[in-house]
Amino acid sequence: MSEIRLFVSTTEVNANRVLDLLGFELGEEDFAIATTEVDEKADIWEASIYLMMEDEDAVRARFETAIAEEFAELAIEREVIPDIDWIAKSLEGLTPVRAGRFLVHGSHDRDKVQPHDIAIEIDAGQAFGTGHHGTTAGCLEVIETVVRSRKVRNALDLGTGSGVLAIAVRKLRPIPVLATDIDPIAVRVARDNARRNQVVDAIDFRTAPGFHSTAFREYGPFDLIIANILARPLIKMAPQLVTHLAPNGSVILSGILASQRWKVIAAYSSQGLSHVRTIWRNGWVTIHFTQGKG
Ligand SMILES: C[S@@+](CC[C@H](N)C(=O)[O-])C[C@H]1O[C@@H](n2cnc3c(N)ncnc32)[C@H](O)[C@@H]1O
Repeated sequence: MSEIRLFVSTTEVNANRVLDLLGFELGEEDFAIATTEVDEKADIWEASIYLMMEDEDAVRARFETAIAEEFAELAIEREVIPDIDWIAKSLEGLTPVRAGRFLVHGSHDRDKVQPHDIAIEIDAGQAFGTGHHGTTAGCLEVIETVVRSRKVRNALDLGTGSGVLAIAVRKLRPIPVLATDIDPIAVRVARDNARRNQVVDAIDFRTAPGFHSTAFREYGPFDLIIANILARPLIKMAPQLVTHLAPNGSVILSGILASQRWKVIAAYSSQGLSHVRTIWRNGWVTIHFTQGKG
């Protein structure tokens, strides 16, 4: 079975934006995603995703969905490529990411950790969340502020992916954390990552779609709820999410494109939450709300 590349040709700025959109849509599943300069003077770049030919129809459809809103005019092209281990290649390129005092790094970069860093070791794999995406980095930044400045006695990480955010909370404070994901593979990966970061005993990882599990009642209500999913499901789950929030609790939401932020703010404001802060990273926003007065 041959490997192929699906790509769009555009400017450098747009290629980076497409990369972000692809990163979000396809997460860190088994696909390498990259931008490449084709012609520096003419500002021609390509944003590509590498996949096996058998996955082409499904991936092409998700590629189209990812860019439909902002780049409907870009045609998705295709190239059959020679045998190269693109996953290994994409791992080689992963550099450590800083967000506040957190340093999220792969096992190959342990020597980059400085004494004042709060290090989180995550290798790119089958679950989203190496810290490279603007939404993960945004959440890490806000988590640090919230956990340091407010009374946080327990936390929920909904849509945990690699477990990076749950691990971050635990590294800041020794409190119980519930981490859930709709995807059982992500839950397994997240548990492995927590073990590697020596916080596995303190985090309960569960497979659950949305709030469909008894675990939420078991552990809740929560002083902190973090959900990096997507704007649409976040808007839909607003009433339910708020019922699991403790008085004066905080909510950190991400996976929201800048253009979608007002709808999310409206949905949560109508549930009685106050908007505290919105931070931007690569076109994505992370929003902090509190119950009661910010
Ligand atoms: C963008 S990733 C975020 C991963 C990680 N929390 C981070 O910030 O990097 C979203 C994760 O949410 C999960 N997810 C999507 N919809 C969900 C739902 N309705 N309930 C639970 N998890 C969900 C996905 O499987 C995925 O692992």
